[in-house]
Amino acid sequence: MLKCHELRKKFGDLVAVDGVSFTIESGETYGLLGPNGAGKTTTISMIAGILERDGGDVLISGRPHGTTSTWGKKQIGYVPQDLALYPDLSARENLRFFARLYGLRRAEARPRIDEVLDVVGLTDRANDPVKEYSGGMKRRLNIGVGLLHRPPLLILDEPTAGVDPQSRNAILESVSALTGAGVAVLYTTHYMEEAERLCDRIGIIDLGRIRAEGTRRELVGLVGELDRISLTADEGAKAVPALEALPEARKVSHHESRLEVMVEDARQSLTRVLAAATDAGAVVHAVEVHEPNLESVFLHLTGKALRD
Ligand SMILES: Nc1ncnc2c1ncn2[C@@H]1O[C@H](COP(=O)(O)OP(=O)(O)OP(=O)(O)O)[C@@H](O)[C@H]1O
Repeated sequence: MLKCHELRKKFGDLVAVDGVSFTIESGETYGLLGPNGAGKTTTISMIAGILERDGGDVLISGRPHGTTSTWGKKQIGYVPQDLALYPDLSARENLRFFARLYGLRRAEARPRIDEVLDVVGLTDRANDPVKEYSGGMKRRLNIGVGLLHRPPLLILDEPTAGVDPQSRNAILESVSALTGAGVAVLYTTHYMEEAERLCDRIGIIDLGRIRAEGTRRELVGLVGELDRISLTADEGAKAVPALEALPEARKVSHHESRLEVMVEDARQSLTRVLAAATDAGAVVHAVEVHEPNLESVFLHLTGKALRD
């Protein structure tokens, strides 16, 4: 659906984007995860065709796209961090305005506006003036504007930065529903948990370059960290040999009532680990799974924390 290759952008002497390449398929959510100033907004502005690039290519469904490509812009719903909404108008009236701007016919716009309000969860408040909205609700309306023309590619620039938890959840759910319906989503964030929850693949970006890319599991695999299954159990010592015999167990430790098994994929191994422990005579009271997160990957790759 989207392919970008070796994107580059300089501002004066500052290299903001230094050869960024990735692809996104229909129905896939790709997350660009990186700290402030990493080059996320610059990258997506070039993809959206609102910023001239110094180098590289953007292909949408195989067709080249740039700042002058009107066809390409129709394929994209770009939701910047701030979009000018009319505070005295309601959500519905704002959407009507943008629908006209996008050239939607009145008969086409009316049902589409209802659909969009539903997707972003604002149907109940559709007729209230936007000045009475929370920051999160305004952000959801921004996303609604980006969806009006049914773009197959949606680009969201930190849509949850600074929004309340309820709106944040609503935004994440809308994105999941959209990808379920086949929309390709490019999502930038510096919230690691969000990238982990939402994105099929993640590109870790720092200083204008993608440092690593993959699924959460692939990224975590890069730094060689393992998942840990912790069992609280009586008679745990009895289970140690059985657990050590499991092919997936990389390391087993036992201390007082705590049994710990290091594995590559805790979700896959959990039932076998539990069965092996109980069959060997351990009485398990509690189970905890710890999966290493992207924060550790980021730290490993860049030597710094995602949020300073
Ligand atoms: N118009 C501009 N003129 C000069 N420098 C710019 C301009 N836009 C961005 N930059 C610089 O380019 C670098 C990348 O910025 P960019 O906004 O793409 O980062 P980001 O990852 O989106 O950060 P944030 O999370 O803060 O939005 C930063 O050093 C920024 O200061």
